[in-house]
Amino acid sequence: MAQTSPEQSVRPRVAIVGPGAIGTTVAAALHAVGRTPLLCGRTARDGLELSTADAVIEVPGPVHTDPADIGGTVDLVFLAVKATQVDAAAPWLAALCHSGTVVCVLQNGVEQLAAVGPHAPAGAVLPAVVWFPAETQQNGSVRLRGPARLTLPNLPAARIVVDVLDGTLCAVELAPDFTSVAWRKLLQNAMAGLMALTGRRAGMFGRDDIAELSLDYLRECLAVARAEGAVLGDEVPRQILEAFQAFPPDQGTSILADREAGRPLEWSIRNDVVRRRGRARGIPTPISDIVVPLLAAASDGPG
Ligand SMILES: NC(=O)C1=CN([C@@H]2O[C@H](COP(=O)(O)OP(=O)(O)OC[C@H]3O[C@@H](n4cnc5c(N)ncnc54)[C@H](OP(=O)(O)O)[C@@H]3O)[C@@H](O)[C@H]2O)C=CC1
Ligand SMILES: CC(C)(CO)C(=O)C(=O)O
Repeated sequence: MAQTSPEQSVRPRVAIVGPGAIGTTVAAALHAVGRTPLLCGRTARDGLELSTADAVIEVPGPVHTDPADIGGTVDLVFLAVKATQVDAAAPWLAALCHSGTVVCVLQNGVEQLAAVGPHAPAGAVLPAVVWFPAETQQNGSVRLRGPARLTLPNLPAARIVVDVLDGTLCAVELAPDFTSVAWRKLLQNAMAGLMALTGRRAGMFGRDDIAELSLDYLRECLAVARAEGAVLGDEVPRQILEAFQAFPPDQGTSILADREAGRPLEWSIRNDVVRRRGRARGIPTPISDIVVPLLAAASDGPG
């Protein structure tokens, strides 16, 4: 009879739901150390491919497309569909979760608990801040354009994520003040929305007029973030702008990739959230009041 090592017998079962740019990165990180996850997607594929600066990692499939086919629950789900795709992906969570499953949400925004919570076991949803840029290429391969890194709230549910990603190319940090970290990342994403409006990559932040607009927009977002409890200094807007100015000029952002592909945009969770929360707190958001309808119309039409 085959012997099972102690590590194998306790190894958590892991699934990736949404094997796109971010899902492929995490799947490849796991596969590279022998922890190949179950792949659950919308488009059937034989496998996934990630290119890093040092290596090409091929993750064997299949990418399952029917929740009825997976034959059992898992202990950890990485949910990496777009925020606009959560409801459509809910049948995966119903099929994959047992009462103790942790659902780690690899999405931008600050509203993951409200969006995913209704589809997951009570207390299971763990938001993550995803710091790395990953871009899907024409041939379906994903290009990782920076060090893979996640920040999670310092909660007991985060332990399984830390353990599963330990020793992989994807670093995990735990934040005692996750609210501040999540809002800081949201400020980046709000500003990156300007790229979807212009159809330009990071090089556009080298223009003086765009830099000035970006700083004004970031300061508006910062006021709302602080009202929501984020502890962020006055230096943050300039730091974010300078980080984008230091990116390779051809570096994109996931909302620009969606715009270029004619897909719905995550305008609600990345930009409108500032306007909504600002209104609720009586904070003026004049730049959001212009940016948001433009993004919404670019995303959803009509016309
Ligand atoms: N890309 C990046 O650099 C970064 C992205 N993020 C955030 O991460 C999240 C994921 O983004 P990203 O990886 O870029 O998105 P992608 O569009 O690349 O990936 C989404 C994946 O989900 C799949 N999918 C869609 N609907 C379903 C469904 N019903 N069931 C299962 N799978 C489904 C898509 O399939 P199909 O192939 O059929 O479209 C695709 O494989 C977003 O919130 C984004 O804002 C955060 C930081 C950086
Ligand atoms: C990579 C980064 C930080 C750029 O805004 C991002 O979050 C995204 O592309 O969605």
